[in-house]
Amino acid sequence: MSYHSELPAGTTVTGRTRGQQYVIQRTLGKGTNGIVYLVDGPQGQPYALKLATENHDLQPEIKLLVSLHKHWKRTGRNDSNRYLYDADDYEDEGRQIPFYVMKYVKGQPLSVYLRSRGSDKIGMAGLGILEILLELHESGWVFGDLKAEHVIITEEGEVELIDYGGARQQGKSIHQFTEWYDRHYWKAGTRTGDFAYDLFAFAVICIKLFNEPALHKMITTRLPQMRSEADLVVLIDETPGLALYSSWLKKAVRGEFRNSREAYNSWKAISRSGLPSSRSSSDMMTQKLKRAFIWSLIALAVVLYITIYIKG
Ligand SMILES: Nc1ncnc2c1ncn2[C@@H]1O[C@H](COP(=O)(O)OP(=O)(O)OP(=O)(O)O)[C@@H](O)[C@H]1O
Repeated sequence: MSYHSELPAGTTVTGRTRGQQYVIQRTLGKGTNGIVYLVDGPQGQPYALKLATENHDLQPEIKLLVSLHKHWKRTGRNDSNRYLYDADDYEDEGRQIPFYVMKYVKGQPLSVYLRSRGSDKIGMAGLGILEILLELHESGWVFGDLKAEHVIITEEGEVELIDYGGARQQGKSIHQFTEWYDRHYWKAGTRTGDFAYDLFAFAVICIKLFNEPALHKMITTRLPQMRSEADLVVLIDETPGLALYSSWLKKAVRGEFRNSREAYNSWKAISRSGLPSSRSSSDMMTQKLKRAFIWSLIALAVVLYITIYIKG
């Protein structure tokens, strides 16, 4: 087998050190450093297995997933296998090819889901994404390579992220990113991993889902040195489908949230009430002022009436 060619269905991948066996069902997709297969695990359960391709080192990704897995286990989570179930080498024609095995996420990419179920489902989907991010951030991690293609909606309607290979501990430099979603690319901040890095990428996901042509045009026509977060703010304002979340999205691209919990709660409030957070409070203020104005007019009318007709 050439390192580049896909393994055919039915191939058994046996781990050199641990001896676990996985039978390949089909290819799920190709990434920059490996091919991801749907496999049957030791007890016949489905898993996703990523096998390195030639000249690509999967070890840093595996190392990272091992530490994320350990961290998750220490915190007593029973779904720590979602990142990593096994990691080993596959021996083929005298070569040792690294692979790792993770939870198989079955479902639709977010873009397909919104097309079929309606764009207003972004409220629910966004909340699911922000909940996963909140959990990661509160345990000191950053997802890193957050993009639309990494968001899957399962058949049960749950949100899952795939490709934790870009995750970093907070404060470490992001090493795997996709330009459009990268804060530094937009000159909106550094590439140092913090919660705001992921929130920025989430905002770009929303813009891309609702106005990809305009985002694409902005990227291809703007000189790199002229690029800025203000461009994204313009796109948010120009996209009617994002009106409800516009104030939230602007805060995310400007890095104005104090933490992920604030961002999560704010998104939740908007999606549940159907009112933009800033507008709902300013609307309430306007209503109160209107009411106060009307009552003072009535009071004035009463005073004038008494003065002119009763006393006079
Ligand atoms: N756990 C999983 N469950 C189901 N499908 C998966 C899973 N992980 C990856 N895939 C599929 O395999 C494809 C390749 O995944 P991979 O993470 O290697 O690369 P990528 O994120 O698409 O690209 P890159 O590595 O360049 O960022 C994904 O686009 C997805 O379709």
